[in-house]
Amino acid sequence: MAEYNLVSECVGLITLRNPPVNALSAAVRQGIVDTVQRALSDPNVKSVVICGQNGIFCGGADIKEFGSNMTGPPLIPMIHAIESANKPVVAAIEGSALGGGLELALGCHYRIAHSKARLGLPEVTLGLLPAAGGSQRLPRLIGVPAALNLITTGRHVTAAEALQLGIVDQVTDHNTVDAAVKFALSVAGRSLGPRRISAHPCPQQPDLDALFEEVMQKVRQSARGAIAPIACVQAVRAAATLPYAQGMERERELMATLFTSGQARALQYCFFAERAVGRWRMPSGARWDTSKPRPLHKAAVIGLGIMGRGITVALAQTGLSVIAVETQEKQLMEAKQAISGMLERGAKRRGVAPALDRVIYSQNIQAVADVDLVIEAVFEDIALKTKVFQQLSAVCKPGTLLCTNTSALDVDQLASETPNPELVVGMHFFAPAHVMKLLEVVYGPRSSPQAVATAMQLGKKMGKASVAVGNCRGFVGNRMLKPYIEEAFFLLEEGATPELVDQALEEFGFAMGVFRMSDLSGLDVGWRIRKGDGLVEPSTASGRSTRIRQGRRYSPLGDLLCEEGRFGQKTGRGWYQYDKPGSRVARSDPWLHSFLGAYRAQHGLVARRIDHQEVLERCLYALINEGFHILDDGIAAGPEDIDVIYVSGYGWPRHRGGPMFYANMVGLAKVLERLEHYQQLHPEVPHLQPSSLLRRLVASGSPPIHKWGEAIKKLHSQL
Ligand SMILES: CC/C=C\CC(=O)SCCNC(=O)CCNC(=O)[C@H](O)C(C)(C)COP(=O)(O)OP(=O)(O)OC[C@H]1O[C@@H](n2cnc3c(N)ncnc32)[C@H](O)[C@@H]1OP(=O)(O)O
Repeated sequence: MAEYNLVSECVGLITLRNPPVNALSAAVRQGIVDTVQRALSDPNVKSVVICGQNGIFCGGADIKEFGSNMTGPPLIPMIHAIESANKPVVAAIEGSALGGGLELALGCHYRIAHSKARLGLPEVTLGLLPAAGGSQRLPRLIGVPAALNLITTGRHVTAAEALQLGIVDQVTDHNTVDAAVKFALSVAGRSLGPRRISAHPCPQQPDLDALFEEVMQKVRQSARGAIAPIACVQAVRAAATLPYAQGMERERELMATLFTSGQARALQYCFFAERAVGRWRMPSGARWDTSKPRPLHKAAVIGLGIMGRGITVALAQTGLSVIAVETQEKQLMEAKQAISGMLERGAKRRGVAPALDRVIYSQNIQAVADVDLVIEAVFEDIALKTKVFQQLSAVCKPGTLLCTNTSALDVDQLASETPNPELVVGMHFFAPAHVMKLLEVVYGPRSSPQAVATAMQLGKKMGKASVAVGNCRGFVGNRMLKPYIEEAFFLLEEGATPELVDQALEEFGFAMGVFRMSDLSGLDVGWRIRKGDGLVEPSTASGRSTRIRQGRRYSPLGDLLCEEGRFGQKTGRGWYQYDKPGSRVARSDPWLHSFLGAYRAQHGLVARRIDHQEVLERCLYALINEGFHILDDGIAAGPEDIDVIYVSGYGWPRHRGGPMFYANMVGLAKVLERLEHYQQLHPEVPHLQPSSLLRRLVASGSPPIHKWGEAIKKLHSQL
């Protein structure tokens, strides 16, 4: 796990070997302890170089070990032994030096990095802090403000930035290990005192208290209830104010609280879930590892509204040539200007040249004849989309993949309108499409594994969390959102206010409560869908019967707001009021409160006191219950798929792991009991009726989330 070689006659070369990222497992730590000892006790060895195999230094502690009893030598004494060595130790950093990997490098006396390397302390993203001395050494090396930034955000820096900050001593474009060995030879015999970071005082910082107060305030605001970023600030404060040994003690105490926290478990679950969704599988048995994606060189986007523009930018930024088609001349000109602006801003941010010439604009659909993949992004109307698909089938070369960007329409129906339904998949982007991290890749029963593999690979290249899901109304994300929003409406009827519901959800950790979110996305979107479903009726009717539609409880509150022209932020009025149309600061609206009072009076409803607990249970458990239906229907392959969708695209707090992980944490029996309780109170609300999968999981002893897959399979096979 750590290989030892003598090179250049007097340099001990230690190579970490633990693919794929040389994580510091117990065996690797043991290997480092043994090989360092060997190098230090060999009189022929004048200096030591530590590197990692396969072009990666070290991806940090082995996260998989965190859930079990840790064995093997602990990291802290191992790093101390390196720092206090009487021979220079040089870290040769290729690929990544992250978390414990960077902490190991900080224990070395010198650090040489390849120009393409990335360094960082991302522990905060796993609900932890850099507790192998990182929170104490980094501020001593680069100063408190820069260390606070890196440790509280967990961001990775380039080798160039690491050099500028003083984290590394040299950057090379050539072979890093050769450069490090040469360097190690050049520093052999030099005094090592000044190179031991733990012995440095923290660089002086004027107004330390004010700085920490300001940072703590910012961190609390952005953490949305996450505890690790706060502990990170406290640990760096210890580095700035205490001697090293006491700072280490504080680091240990803070880590002890984080390490066993539910938040750390949730965040580490998210880390693995994001990787697990890449290993997609379809009910047909097709899988990621047996389905080869088609090579893509040229793509097209049809329809350059808001979504089409974002998709064009996302495609161009992956390096593809894009034909962007819009039949309306004025719209095309506006889109060209908007897309160029987005590409220029994106390129400036990333320090690269804008890919303007990768996009060719056309008013003519014939221009897409030789592309490999088309993403249709026209208005959400099945007749229009069907027409476009028929045109595309006639125009495109054989084998072109036809993708529809839709949030709700039936992908199978569209596929059935084409001569080659196996080439059709849905790609549900989220606005703005070049920014939002989530992509639902929707397959139908006839989508070919190759079409799914190609869309999934394209999503990955676009930097998106891509999740393959089956075709159904709303797919996964919006299907689960429906009961969540409906429960929020019912709570308003029963006595809650938008402010109360949103506050409960935001305190839970959502980026935005349901009503602020609806105002942002536009109330007319849901109104149009409900009209299409025949649910919207004239507003004059009153009484209970008007609130039962299609055999179930229905709240017309959203429709009534739309009838008043209150579509949310864009009209300056919705569930809240705004200073002007398009403004973003939501303010409580007295009109809305009188409107709710009048509505309750009209329908004979008596407002009662509703607390945060009820808001959370009704909204979240209704959403989770739909998640169980989705798993039972085979629309999502596993709970990780649902959780990645909710964390990446719906503002679910990452430190709560996603809705299905949250249900697992709360306890499936408790979720079932509360759903049964609310269902008894509201028998006319079908989405409160516990899913049969939830019941079966509880009956089979509530297995932990990583065992649900087995349980679902077993339960299905017993049917
Ligand atoms: C006392 C505590 C001391 C220290 C605390 C820590 O060090 S916590 C760990 C801190 N490190 C990180 O957070 C880094 C996590 N890894 C990454 O960011 C990326 O994996 C990395 C290293 C940039 C490589 O990215 P790439 O896209 O090339 O690969 P991918 O992410 O798909 O990972 C490949 C497989 O490796 C597994 N893996 C990655 N890092 C770790 C790790 N630290 N421990 C265990 N396993 C790790 C990852 O899960 C992938 O495997 P898979 O089977 O596909 O899930």
